[in-house]
Amino acid sequence: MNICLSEASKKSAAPVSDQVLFGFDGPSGRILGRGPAQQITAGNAATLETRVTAALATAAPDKMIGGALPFDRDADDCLWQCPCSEAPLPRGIAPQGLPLPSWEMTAEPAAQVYADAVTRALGIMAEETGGPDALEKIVLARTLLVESAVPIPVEALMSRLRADRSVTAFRVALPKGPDHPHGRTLCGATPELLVEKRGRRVISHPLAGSAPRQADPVADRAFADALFGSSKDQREHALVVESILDTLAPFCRELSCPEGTRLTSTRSMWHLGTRIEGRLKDEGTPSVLLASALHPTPAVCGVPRARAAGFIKALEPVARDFYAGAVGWCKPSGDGAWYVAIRCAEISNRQARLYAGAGIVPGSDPMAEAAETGAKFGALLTALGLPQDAALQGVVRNGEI
Ligand SMILES: C=C(O[C@H]1C=CC=C(C(=O)O)[C@@H]1O)C(=O)O
Repeated sequence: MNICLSEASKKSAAPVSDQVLFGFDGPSGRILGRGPAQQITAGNAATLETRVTAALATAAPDKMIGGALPFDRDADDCLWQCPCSEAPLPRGIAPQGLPLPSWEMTAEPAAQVYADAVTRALGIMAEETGGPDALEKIVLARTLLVESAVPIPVEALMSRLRADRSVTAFRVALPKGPDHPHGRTLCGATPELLVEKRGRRVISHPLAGSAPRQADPVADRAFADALFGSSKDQREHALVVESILDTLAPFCRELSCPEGTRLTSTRSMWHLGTRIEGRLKDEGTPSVLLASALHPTPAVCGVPRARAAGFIKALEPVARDFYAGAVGWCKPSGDGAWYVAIRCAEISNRQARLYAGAGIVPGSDPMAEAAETGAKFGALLTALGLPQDAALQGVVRNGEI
């Protein structure tokens, strides 16, 4: 569906007054967008350029666009346009409210059901090997639903997530709806830069291939070395880098991976990462449109993209919504940064749904992939004050809720 500019502005929702609409706390500081804000008419990826062009054309110079693109390119995005401030990262003590005092956590699906889905995906790949459009990689995710006795404090969660200086802690306000009368916030600690644009300079830093961090430094190094030496993980990673290079190439006059593939880490995970750098042909290309062109990469979807997305819908029992989408911000000049929305949870009053996925390629071990998703929940579980080992169990409870 294509919509004209006047229609785009006509359908914009009523302004939102003083409220944080989006926030990013990362290695280069803090970006905060707060009301008064206008939600840009929600729509799918096919209509994004028209809507963003209309919004940027009428924007005051101090107003940014920020928010979230959903995993599904046909679903509605959530983008806000509002005054935005840049500042150093706040220091100091976390606000009160965490760890959660009483809670119940349910794995949806259970780890074994997830492992069964991985087995089915591996079966499809084995059957199709060598055929046209054969499935080469798929990223399968699962969720943990946390019910808390008290509202989950987003501000406190953000301050705990940003304690890991290797990630970008983020929050995006999602609109209220009949199913979400309290509104929702997508909140997480992403280690993965989808795309950053400054002037003509463009950077992407895809991650794929993972191992959990270990408390013992010798074991930790051994896990990292094994990850780097794993041909299965290197293959899983290379598919992401190839896809990003192919997508960015038409926008760029120079494009390269100057450092090759390296190990990178957060407090809870090791990853394979490749920094991609380019120079744009057109300095005015908005960062949000680069993000939309790239998204979803094989770090969260698969190869070939459309087939992997179809199998994800069939194999995952819980809709992804904004998990594995993109979150970020874009200035009127087009400069901005967009991150892959992983290591995150959708929070709605007393409920949080945590998401984690793992890339599956021939050679993947279903139970090891279930354990990997368990480790990837670690950042959010730690921040909420919930036990790590619960991620592999069915239902876990602490106190009365
Ligand atoms: C899909 C996720 O991670 C992606 C990013 C880094 C490593 C990944 C992996 O090794 O599977 C995933 O591609 C997630 O954390 O939910």
